[in-house]
Amino acid sequence: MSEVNFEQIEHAVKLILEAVGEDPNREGLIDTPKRVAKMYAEVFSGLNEDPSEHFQTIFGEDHEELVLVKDIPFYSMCEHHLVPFYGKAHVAYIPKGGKVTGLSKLARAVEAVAKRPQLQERITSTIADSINESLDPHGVMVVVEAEHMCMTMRGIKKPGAQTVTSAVRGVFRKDEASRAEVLSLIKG
Ligand SMILES: Nc1nc2c(ncn2[C@@H]2O[C@H](COP(=O)(O)OP(=O)(O)OP(=O)(O)O)[C@@H](O)[C@H]2O)c(=O)[nH]1
Ligand SMILES: [Zn+2]
Repeated sequence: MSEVNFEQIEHAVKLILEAVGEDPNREGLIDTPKRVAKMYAEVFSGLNEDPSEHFQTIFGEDHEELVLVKDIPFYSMCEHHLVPFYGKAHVAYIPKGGKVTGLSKLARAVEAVAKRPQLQERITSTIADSINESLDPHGVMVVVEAEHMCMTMRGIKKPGAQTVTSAVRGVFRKDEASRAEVLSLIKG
């Protein structure tokens, strides 16, 4: 299960509260370090998870056409500021040799990769590589759209700005029509 050091987080949160001029012993804050430790254990639980473990579920289905699970919501934490970024992941692949996985497993892999200190680009490519290595498909295409709180509540302050990243493997690299098909299905 969790390999998070709760005590260490609690201590650190107390220090941060003191450092910003708060009294960590006042009533409203007394349990905050504990709550934050519990929250970090949850939002970083993907650190103990290999996304590929979800692709052990394989059906020997003879379908060598596109499979797309779109609009998978995710929440992650930007590794630069430790504030959330969140949005939707769209995961497409073309199975080969009967290696068709469970649809929920694609969303489970997104969760495993998102629940870590992250970069949007790394979420995108890690999901694509994990599917590519586990299922050896004809191709994989992953598109991620997200809003970064570090660009909205602080810094440049541009709420609504969306970052879109994609990672393509296999046939999608060469075949523009296949990429266009996925993009039009995502939009539709
Ligand atoms: N490429 C990439 N950059 C990200 C991601 N999340 C946050 N960033 C950026 O990381 C950069 C960190 O820049 P720094 O100059 O080191 O930090 P900063 O002074 O807080 O930067 P500002 O946000 O511009 O105020 C910022 O430009 C963020 O927008 C991400 O998922 N991918
Ligand atoms: Zn950031």
